[in-house]
Amino acid sequence: MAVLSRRARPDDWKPVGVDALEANALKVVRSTDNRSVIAGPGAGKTELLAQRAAYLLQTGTAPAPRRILAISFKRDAATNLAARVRQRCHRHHAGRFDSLTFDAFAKGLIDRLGQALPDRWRPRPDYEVIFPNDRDYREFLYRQVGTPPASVGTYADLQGIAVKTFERRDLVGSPLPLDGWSTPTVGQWAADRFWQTSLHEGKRSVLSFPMIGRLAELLLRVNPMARDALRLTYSHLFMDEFQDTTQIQYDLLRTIFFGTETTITAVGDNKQQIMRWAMAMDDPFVAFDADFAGKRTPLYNNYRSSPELVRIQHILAQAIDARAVEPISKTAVTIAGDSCAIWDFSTPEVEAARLAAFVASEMKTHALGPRDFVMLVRQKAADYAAVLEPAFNAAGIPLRNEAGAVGAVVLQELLAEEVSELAVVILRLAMTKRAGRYWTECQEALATLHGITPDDEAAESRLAHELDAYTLKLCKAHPSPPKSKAAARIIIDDIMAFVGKDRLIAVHPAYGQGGWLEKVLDAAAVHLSSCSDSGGDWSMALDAYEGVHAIPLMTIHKSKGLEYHSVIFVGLDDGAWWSFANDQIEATAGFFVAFTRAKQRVVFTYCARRGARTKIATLYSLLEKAGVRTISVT
Ligand SMILES: Nc1ncnc2c1ncn2[C@@H]1O[C@H](COP(=O)(O)OP(=O)(O)OP(=O)(O)O)[C@@H](O)[C@H]1O
Repeated sequence: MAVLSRRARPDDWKPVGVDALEANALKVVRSTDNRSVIAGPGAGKTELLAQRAAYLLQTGTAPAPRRILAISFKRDAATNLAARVRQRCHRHHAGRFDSLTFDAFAKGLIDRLGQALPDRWRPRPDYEVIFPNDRDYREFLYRQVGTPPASVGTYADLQGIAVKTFERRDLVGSPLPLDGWSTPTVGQWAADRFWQTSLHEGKRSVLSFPMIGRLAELLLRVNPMARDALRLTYSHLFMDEFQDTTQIQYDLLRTIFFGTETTITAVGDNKQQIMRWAMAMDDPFVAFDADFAGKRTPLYNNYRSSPELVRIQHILAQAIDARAVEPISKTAVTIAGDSCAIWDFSTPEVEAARLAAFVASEMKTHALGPRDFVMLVRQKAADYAAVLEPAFNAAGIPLRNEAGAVGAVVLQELLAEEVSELAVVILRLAMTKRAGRYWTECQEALATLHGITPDDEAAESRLAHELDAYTLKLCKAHPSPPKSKAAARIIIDDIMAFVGKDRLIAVHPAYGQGGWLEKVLDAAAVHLSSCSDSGGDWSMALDAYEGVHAIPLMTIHKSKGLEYHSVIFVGLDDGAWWSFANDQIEATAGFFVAFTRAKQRVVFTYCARRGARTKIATLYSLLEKAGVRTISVT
């Protein structure tokens, strides 16, 4: 892909890496006002952000030294967007693009500036991140909190607080009052007890990400200098998957950017809103348009899926939003047979064997790799993996549960961690043949960590020498992959010593706090040693580490933003969708997300042994309405 290193004039600028953008997308790319882009799956919303970054950086519309801040919801989405910008822009330009998750952004603020919070809200610097659930809140409300003062309420009032809504309503429901609640309700009193216990009463402070978000908002509200520094730093803000924004995140953005010159582009799809359980706002686009005078700009194309899949998608889309407009598919169909079908299996074992044989034959017919497929499940991926894995292994295609835990980290997250990515790319350069392409990646990552600017040629060449010498030494010391976790840890630590932990922490503050770096390094060592088990060479071990030859198995939530040639959704039954009736819209949105990951084919599987299909009859009737056939496989 041609990368523009020089400045382009706005009129001469052309999209990079794609033939063309649809008219509205191009308008947003060049826009100078706040925009809200609501468009369906595969419309190129993330691509639009990457193109807009290229436009702003290459034309100088986002002038140096100001930067662009892009906020995504998932680690891999943030990494993916940054990679798209790096592919399209010279390092000189891409270096001014910060792509972060919301949690990382808020946590970075607290890690850097949290000690400027007033006493009552100030966490200790070594605070720990916690993930409390309903059980923890129940324990707190019913056992730990004590009795409220008479002026606040009675013990019975306290018992009236619903465990399920305590977090979203009371604990983090609204911006934190600087001096505490002056005349608290019983809910606010309990919330304050939770805050004060978490911040001040243990050996270390303990905070959840929603709490960190609220503290970050307070921090910037009471420190105008810190807030103004952010306003000055960022000339442009991008928000991906904006439909999933929580009130906490929205309030933080509003505190920083309301009424400022920073130009905001928010993209998303209301039909893919599947985070309401995690406190997503009902309609953040409406709030955004009102507060920031966002100009709605729809997109009409679908660049991902074949016309037949887009036709079926539209029937599902209308069930979520009757006003949905049918997109125009820009992708040709390349497969024979049904684009979508429901396969009805006699047993899960038959299902596993048939799916493995199907994938193996499809790989041959269409010259596809394992990562062109995804096995999606609604939940409990490990249970499905236990049955599917042996059958896929027998067919010679390893299956990998991306939601599985490696040490204290989820595999999919480990792979998106900077230290894990850096270790892999350095190992590839040092240990494998024809590794030239990894050299630039290593050099760029290290230059960023060393703070070397692209025009400092002397420093770049010094770094290049150091990198060459180090990779030679590493290769000599470890000619074959590690045989144990301890041996893997020695290698990982050696790489960390070369990279410099302090440098890493300076650039990625999350690693300096709460033992996170140690957890990631430990997980990397566990994973590297298990990937070296087969006794193969370094190339095989690193391929296994990255899952290059394995079919990913994941939940719908983890598949957001991703795309595959074929999607196999295992278990379209009441068992998997047991809570369907509780929030039919969100469950249908989940179904929609799963369906829309596919470029060419979607297969749903059903097996009576796992459950009936009465509770989710609406999903089946939508598929029936779209003409999707059910095929019995015994
Ligand atoms: N203008 C374009 N021309 C060709 N291909 C494009 C264009 N825009 C996007 N694509 C491709 O279409 C696919 C979908 O794009 P993208 O992931 O940006 O969509 P999205 O709207 O963010 O989707 P979703 O909401 O489903 O995650 C990607 O493979 C992308 O590279």
